[in-house]
Amino acid sequence: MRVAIFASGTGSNFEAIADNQRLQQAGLEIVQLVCDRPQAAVIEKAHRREVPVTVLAPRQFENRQAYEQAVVAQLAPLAIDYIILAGYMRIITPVLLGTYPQRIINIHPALLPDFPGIHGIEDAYRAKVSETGVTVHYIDEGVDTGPIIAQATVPVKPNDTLATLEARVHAVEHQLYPAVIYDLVQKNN
Ligand SMILES: Nc1nc2c(c(=O)[nH]1)N[C@@H](CN(C=O)c1ccc(C(=O)N[C@@H](CCC(=O)O)C(=O)O)cc1)CN2
Ligand SMILES: NCC(=O)N[C@@H]1O[C@H](COP(=O)([O-])[O-])[C@@H](O)[C@H]1O
Repeated sequence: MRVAIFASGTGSNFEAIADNQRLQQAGLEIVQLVCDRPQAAVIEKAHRREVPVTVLAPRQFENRQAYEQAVVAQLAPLAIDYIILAGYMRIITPVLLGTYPQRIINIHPALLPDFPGIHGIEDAYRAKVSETGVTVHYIDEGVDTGPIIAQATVPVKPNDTLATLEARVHAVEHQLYPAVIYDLVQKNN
């Protein structure tokens, strides 16, 4: 199964996917990293793993649609089966959704529909919930509203700091996302 991974930041989920031996043995091919931020740390992680990188800065385009048309043009010759969002911090428009219908997935660091948006862990922490979690879902035109594929819970401990909770959530992400992608590879092959 040929995938492009989209990321904007650190790239720990990219790493967890790219370094997963079970996924490699099952036939996952990461054929491109797409990044919207030229300075993102994920770019070096991709270079170290010899994953081809496309960096497109949205501000260089007239609008969202033109930006995504440029992304589609980059991916068109690659025969991509799925787009995997891994900390990609841009809203996906109907340009990509129409090109890859039901083929774009995302990981969110909360138990959707609770705590949507870009601060899911912090929002859960400040809400003082005893349990949060991680969600993998399909992308649709809404934000964090797409069909849920899988969820995993993460306990919030009384002595947690935001940093200790973030670390616990990320550790669960790095287990759940590869497991979900493994199931997609099995179905797709
Ligand atoms: N169509 C969809 N696109 C995306 C979804 C989705 O569910 N549907 N999930 C997001 C991930 N996400 C977290 O909830 C998210 C990411 C980014 C934004 C956002 O407002 N981004 C700004 C730009 C921010 C920046 O450049 O710093 C924007 O796009 O204008 C909201 C939610 C991924 N995409
Ligand atoms: N709403 C989407 C969202 O908040 N995504 C989150 O961004 C982080 C990216 O980390 P990474 O760059 O280390 O993979 C991850 O925690 C992911 O769940």
